[in-house]
Amino acid sequence: MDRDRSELVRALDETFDAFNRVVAETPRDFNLQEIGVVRYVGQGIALVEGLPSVKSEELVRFPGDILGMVFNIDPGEIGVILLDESDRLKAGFEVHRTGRVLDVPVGPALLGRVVDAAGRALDNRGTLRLSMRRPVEREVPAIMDRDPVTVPLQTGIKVVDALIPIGRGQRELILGDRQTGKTAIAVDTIINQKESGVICVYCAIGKRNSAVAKVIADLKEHGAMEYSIVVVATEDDPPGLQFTTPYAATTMAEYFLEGGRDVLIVYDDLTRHARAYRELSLLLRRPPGREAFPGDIFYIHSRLLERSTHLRRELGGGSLTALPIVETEAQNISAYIPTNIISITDGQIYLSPDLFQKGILPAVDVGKSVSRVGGKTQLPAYRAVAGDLRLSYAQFEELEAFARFGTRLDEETRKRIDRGRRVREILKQAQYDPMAVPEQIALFLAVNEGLLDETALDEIDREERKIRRRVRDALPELWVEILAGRELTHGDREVLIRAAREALSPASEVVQGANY
Ligand SMILES: Nc1ncnc2c1ncn2[C@@H]1O[C@H](COP(=O)(O)OP(=O)(O)OP(=O)(O)O)[C@@H](O)[C@H]1O
Repeated sequence: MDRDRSELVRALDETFDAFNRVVAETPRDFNLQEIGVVRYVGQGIALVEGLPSVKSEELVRFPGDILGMVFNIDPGEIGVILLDESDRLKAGFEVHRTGRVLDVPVGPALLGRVVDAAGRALDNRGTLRLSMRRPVEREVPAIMDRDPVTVPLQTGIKVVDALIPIGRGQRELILGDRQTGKTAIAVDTIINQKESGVICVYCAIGKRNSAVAKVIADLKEHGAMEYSIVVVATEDDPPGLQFTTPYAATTMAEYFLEGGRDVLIVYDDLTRHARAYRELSLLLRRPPGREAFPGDIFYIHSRLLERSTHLRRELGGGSLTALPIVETEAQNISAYIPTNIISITDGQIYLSPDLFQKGILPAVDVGKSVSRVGGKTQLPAYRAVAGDLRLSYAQFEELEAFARFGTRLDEETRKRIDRGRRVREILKQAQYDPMAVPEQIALFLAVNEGLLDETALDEIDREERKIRRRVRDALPELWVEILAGRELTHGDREVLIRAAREALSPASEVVQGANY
């Protein structure tokens, strides 16, 4: 009896050992060998059956190396968004799990390159050889890891730097109707970073091929490509790729942020991003909400923009500044997507089609634009000059509107309107002509001192160039000190005003004419 029992125990032990051996030798991710079947293929999506252990946001592979990302997990059916063209995909095809989430290559080799959301080169300069990969969706830095925004990000655009200043680590929305100069503001800001050491990422989402090609050509022409990465999903790309592109671009930017660098990222534009997400959600039958957008549309943008920050010094002190772009329809800034993004960002630059038509370029509507954190970051010398410009400019706009009714104006009011018109003229700026801070300071000082009061409005541009040239050539030391953040002394102001006055005097024209 005892013998029978011990044999039974030994047999059981052996069976148990054998079982353990099988478990130990089986690959851990044996579930990855699950094979699913495509049931339906739609515009940019596929419905799949038979991957019981698949996880949300996991990458799945279809025949022909087509990749998809798991989006919906319903009992008996999985909704997948496709990251490649779906023409070759048919119902009945097999689907395999990959066990990983979407990731992108990161590293300095991306600088100067044009890539897509999967890190594939689009610029005929050969494949990218990057060994490091990071997931596209990442957690945002914790509150305790962030420092206040203290350093300015100079755009080189007078109206922005003076009235709506942006700080490094801030999120400033650029919004306006179509063709109002939104991309131009972003591209000029990138061009202005040539000497600032800020790395730039331009992320095109759902734009026309020709528009993206123009941005790339502009960046190349102005020597900005060397410190920039262009990440592209055009309107011809599947909506899944358009949706993932801004997250991928942010991951590429974060590599430099974590290395302690200052980075600028432009999302051009988030309206098209929202539309791509709506398309995917409707196709996958997620319940539609306001304007047919799914309920989590706010979350997809907030989790993107929350990744912009100024990291605390112990973490390298880098910063990621975001300039998301949003297109409005018929100047309606209270539509669903614009209001959502306005509430996530730290301010907005609103571009008005009316100003654009009047030729006031950049067409920034100062009254509807705001920067909630950038004001504190302005360089001291700049703040001393541009400090009350915003208020006086707003007062001028009101007075001017009032004067249009043919009201008789007293001398004081007439002067203020005349001065305001000159300030507006000074704030106009051509594209691709970013201006250094000392030049901007000298111009604002000149107009505040009334040096341009006698100049006809259509000659201000010419006079402005003279002042800029003078400051650049004659005051190299003060130039460097202003950029280093020194406050303007009374003496410095006098020096700048004298330089402007000399530049404008007829005598200087003869000298300058001889020199240039
Ligand atoms: N400061 C400027 N001076 C002169 N022209 C400008 C200026 N800013 C923009 N433009 C011109 O205005 C046009 C529209 O500019 P841009 O493409 O930047 O607008 P957008 O709002 O981004 O357009 P879209 O709606 O197509 O995205 C372009 O032809 C551009 O060259």
